[in-house]
Amino acid sequence: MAASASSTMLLSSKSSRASLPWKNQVASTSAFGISSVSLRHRQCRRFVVFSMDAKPTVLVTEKLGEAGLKLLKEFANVDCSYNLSPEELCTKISLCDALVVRSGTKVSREIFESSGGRLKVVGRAGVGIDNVDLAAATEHGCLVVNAPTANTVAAAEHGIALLTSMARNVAQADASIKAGKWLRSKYVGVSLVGKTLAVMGFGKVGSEVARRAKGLGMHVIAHDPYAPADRARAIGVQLVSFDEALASADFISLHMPLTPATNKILNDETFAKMKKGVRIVNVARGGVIDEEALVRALDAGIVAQAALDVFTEEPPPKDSKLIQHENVTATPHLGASTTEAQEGVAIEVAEAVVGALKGELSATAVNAPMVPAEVLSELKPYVVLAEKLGRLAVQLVAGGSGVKSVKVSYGSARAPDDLDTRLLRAMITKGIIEPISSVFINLVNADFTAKQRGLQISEERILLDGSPESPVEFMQVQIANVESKFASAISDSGEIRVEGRVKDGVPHLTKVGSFEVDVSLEGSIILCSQVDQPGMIGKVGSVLGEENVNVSFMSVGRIAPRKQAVMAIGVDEQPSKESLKRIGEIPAIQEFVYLRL
Ligand SMILES: NC(=O)c1ccc[n+]([C@@H]2O[C@H](COP(=O)([O-])OP(=O)(O)OC[C@H]3O[C@@H](n4cnc5c(N)ncnc54)[C@H](O)[C@@H]3O)[C@@H](O)[C@H]2O)c1
Ligand SMILES: O=C(O)[C@H](O)COP(=O)(O)O
Repeated sequence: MAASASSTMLLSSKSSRASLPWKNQVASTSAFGISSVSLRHRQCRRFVVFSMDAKPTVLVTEKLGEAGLKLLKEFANVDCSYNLSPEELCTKISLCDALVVRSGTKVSREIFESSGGRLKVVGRAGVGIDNVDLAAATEHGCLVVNAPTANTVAAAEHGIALLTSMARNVAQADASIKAGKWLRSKYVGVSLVGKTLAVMGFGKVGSEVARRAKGLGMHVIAHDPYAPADRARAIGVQLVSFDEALASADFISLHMPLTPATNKILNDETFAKMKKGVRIVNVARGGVIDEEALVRALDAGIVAQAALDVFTEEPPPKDSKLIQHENVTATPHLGASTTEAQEGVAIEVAEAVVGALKGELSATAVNAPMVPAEVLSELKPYVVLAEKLGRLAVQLVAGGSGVKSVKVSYGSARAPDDLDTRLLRAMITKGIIEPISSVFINLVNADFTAKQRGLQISEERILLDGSPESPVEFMQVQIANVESKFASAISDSGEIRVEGRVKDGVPHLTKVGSFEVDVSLEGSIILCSQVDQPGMIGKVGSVLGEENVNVSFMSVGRIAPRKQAVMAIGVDEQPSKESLKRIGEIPAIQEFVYLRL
């Protein structure tokens, strides 16, 4: 069922950016199983295929810049519904192909479950994806894309704004003057020049903050276990250990993501390691600070001041001791809120969402491999070959065998680190699993689904001599420990084996078991095994001809003249059961199998 349904898919006729130009191939699939003109939704083994002019639906749950909305509207029906309750969102989501959010929408597991498989892309108009349940997204084959670069400068500028305004009590002094007071001695500040700033998390925002702080004459150190030292050196920043950063900083600015490792990384214990009178800026995520411990540290004078843009709970409770603390400056998660950044993230996320809906791979995918456009373009026919080999191999397995172990071999003259096989492996997995289950497989959930089904896919590189011009000379899919409904597909070493190559851009089946054949992987294939003798091609051909089934390719592979042979016949139309039965009844034919691509 899955095989035939996928062959009804039409592919994108447009390609842009990181587009996979795998267009106009009716019997093929896009990386995300969806296209600009035809979307397939799998729900309990049912498919809805939109008509040519049907548009996908994109739900936007938080304010998005106009330019991004415009891009979305050119391609999709856009439903801007703000302030939805979780229940309302769960109800709406089953009618949506994509969801665009900022940090204010919790994209929980329930949302993916409620979508019934229709939701294919979540676009986060910003960096942090801690409000999206990534594991649930991946399990449901839903791509998550973000806008990782467009608000970097805005966040860094806000960090610097908080740093400088905190040091000079700008917010407190402003409030007091508006209250009719003139408190010049109360609001004496501290200078920044010559002070040590520890940037915790030396990524995009952290390094921009560091650059700016150096311009203010600060001595900048950074802690980031994953940042390359040469990048830090290039900005004139020294990478130090976590404890060293805490011990030597006059100011600490937080710029790491919220992860299990960074959750409450600033707590009673770590505050105790800081210089007395340290000042803290947080434009990362509220959860990286234990907020109750921060209140204690402020009360104890360990932390002289804190400037916070983000909170564990947003919005924070009105009576929050932290927000009300006189030494705290707070802003309502405004780091990314500049006109420029909002237009930027809106465009960045809209392009990624539209691209993904068209079946393109995204350069900002969070839960799928990011494959550069040139690589995608080169791999295009191999991706098709990979899926078809997987599809053929699994159809050769005899019922009840249970596929558990698949080995994929890539024969290539390319250096091992010059061939990215993640996409090929995902498509082989798709080819193997889809014909035998109701699961919709794409690049996002291929590895997860294989693991969940106990399907072990191992890969092997066979280094070939010769020109590394094409990425893969041949690809082999072997399924071990199973019986085959077509015994000739079993190789000398006992596995079902199919091998293919790309010839002039077209995927070909070139080996079945130990038999060399050559048939283009289009339409469907009939494999017959017989004793090599004259007239066999004619006999099968005439059965098919009588039914007006067009033969696209025919090829015979044999071990030796007049010995065992395998005939591979490509057909454009599906032969009737009656014709297949007649082929099976041709006396010399020992076994045959009809395989859908
Ligand atoms: N307030 C806002 O509106 C706003 C705007 C943009 C970004 N942010 C937040 O700022 C943070 C940084 O964003 P970015 O774009 O720079 O991300 P990024 O991925 O470029 O940088 C994050 C850095 O943190 C480092 N890191 C990870 N674990 C760490 C740890 N345990 N200790 C120290 N460093 C660690 C990573 O190696 C990486 O270099 C994110 O939490 C993001 O959500 C907030
Ligand atoms: O992670 C981010 O990009 C920032 O926190 C911005 O979040 P926002 O889009 O909700 O302003």
